[in-house]
Formats: sequence, C-alpha cells, structure tokens
Amino acid sequence: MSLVVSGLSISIGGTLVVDDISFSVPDGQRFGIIGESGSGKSMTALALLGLLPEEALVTGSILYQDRELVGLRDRDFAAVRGDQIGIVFQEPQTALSPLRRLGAQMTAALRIHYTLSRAQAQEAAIDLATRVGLPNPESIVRAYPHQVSGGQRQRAAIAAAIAAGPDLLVADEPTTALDVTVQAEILDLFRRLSEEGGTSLIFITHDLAVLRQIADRMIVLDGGRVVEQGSVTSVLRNPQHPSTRALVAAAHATAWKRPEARP
Ligand SMILES: Nc1ncnc2c1ncn2[C@@H]1O[C@H](COP(=O)(O)OP(=O)(O)OP(=O)(O)O)[C@@H](O)[C@H]1O
Repeated sequence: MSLVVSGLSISIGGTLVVDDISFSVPDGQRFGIIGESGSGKSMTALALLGLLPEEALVTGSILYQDRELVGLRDRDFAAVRGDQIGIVFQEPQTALSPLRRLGAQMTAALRIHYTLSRAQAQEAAIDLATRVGLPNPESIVRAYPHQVSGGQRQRAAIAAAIAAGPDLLVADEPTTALDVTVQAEILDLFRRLSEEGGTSLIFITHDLAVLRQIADRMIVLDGGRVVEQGSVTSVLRNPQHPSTRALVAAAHATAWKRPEARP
C-alpha cells in the first residue's frame, strides 16, 4: 500500500478545515479527491506534500511507503517531495519560473540528486520532453514558458514532477485552466504515465466529468469531511450524499458540451 491516510485533521487559526479523513491509495492506483470549493481538497494535498501554511495544525497519520509524514521536519519533507512524491498544480505558472528555460526546469529535481554535465542535463531534458509528448523536444527544451502554449506548459510542469521518478503524483486541478481538448490530452498523459511507470496518482478536482476519465476510486469531501467513497463508477451510478448528487448533476449539465466527458 503506497499511501495510508488515517484520521487526518488540519486546523488553521482554530478552524477545522480537514476533519478526520481517512483513505488509502495502493501502488499504481489512480485515486480521485473531489468536492466543491472550500471542501478541503487542496489542504489535504498540501498536507501530503508538507506544504501547509506554517500556522496549520495537523493531527492523525499519513503513512507513505510505511514512513510517517505527519510531523516530518521540513528538510526531510523536501527530500520526499520531487524524489518520491511529485506535484502538479493547476497553474503551470506556479511551478515554472518565467525566467528559466523549460529544459532546466524539467530537470531541476534530477539535478538536486545527481551531478549532471551540461550534455547529460540536455539529454535528460529531451528525454523528459519526449515522454510527456512535447513537440520538437530538442528545440522546446530551450524555450521559455511564455513561448509555448498553456497545454505545453502543463506538460513541462508534469515533466518536472516526474523527473526524479516519484512513485506518487499529486495533481491539484491540473486541467482546470485548460480548454476541453487540451484537458483531454493532459488526462491521457496522466493515464499513460501511471500505466507505463506504475505511478500512483492522486487527482484533485471539483469536476466529476473529468474525474471519471482518470480515476478508479474516489472520496468526496464536504466541509472537510469524507462524505462518500468508492469506485468512481459506483459513486456516479448511485450517489448517496447530497453534495455528491450535486457534483453528478453538474457533470451531467456540462456533458452535452463535451461528448468525450459524458458521465
Ligand atoms: N491559509 C489559510 N488560512 C486559513 N484558512 C484557509 C487557508 N487556506 C484555505 N483555508 C480554508 O480552508 C478550507 C479548505 O480550503 P481548500 O483550499 O482545501 O479547499 P478546496 O476544496 O481545495 O477548494 P478550491 O477548489 O476552491 O481550491 C476553506 O474553508 C478555506 O477558506
């Protein structure tokens, strides 16, 4: 079992934003966390990555490959991030500096762990660009973020997240800022990466139509609590909680606009 979260609670400034949630993600599984805005999805993701605001109080347990992450020192968490757990955010701009070439950014995590010559770094960047389906890898690694499209920036951010070969990728609304066609391509990429590399994926979204394209199992968060869990197919077929029903209705309402995303 790659990740086991038990009784995780997070409070910030005395407010409980994540309330006693538990879930587990076996090796290689694609797992969805869904909920309306403010339900605690991002706080859960940030807790897995040791990136919560300093004033956050965390209790419970996050076991990753049998190692307890709650209470880990910043320095140790930094080693886990990138190396064992990769992160992809909604806005590739958050992950990518506008001032550095894509190739250097894609290989940043690698260069923390290995001393690479210029030629080796270049080769690794081209290899990563190829793996994430960037066009003309040899030239795109020399481009700056503003010189490529939003979808290509997200591919580069994904390349940076997988560079050091993490066993788990956490993706927080990674397709929300993209148009529907590009969104579908990025979902394909996540699926391919997890199938080829056996990487587990935690995919966070408010959109059930997106989630059904990528995840096998899921939890639904509402007010910081898990209100429903199970396989994506069964939750879609038979939603129990009112907030899950609202998510299903929203997914149906947008489905006519995007036939490939029909729930
Ligand atoms: N830095 C912070 N300090 C205090 N409260 C915060 C902070 N960041 C988020 N919160 C609160 O924590 C709760 C959970 O927020 P979180 O960002 O996890 O929700 P979310 O489900 O990811 O929403 P969204 O889809 O809008 O990103 C919200 O009520 C939010 O207002």
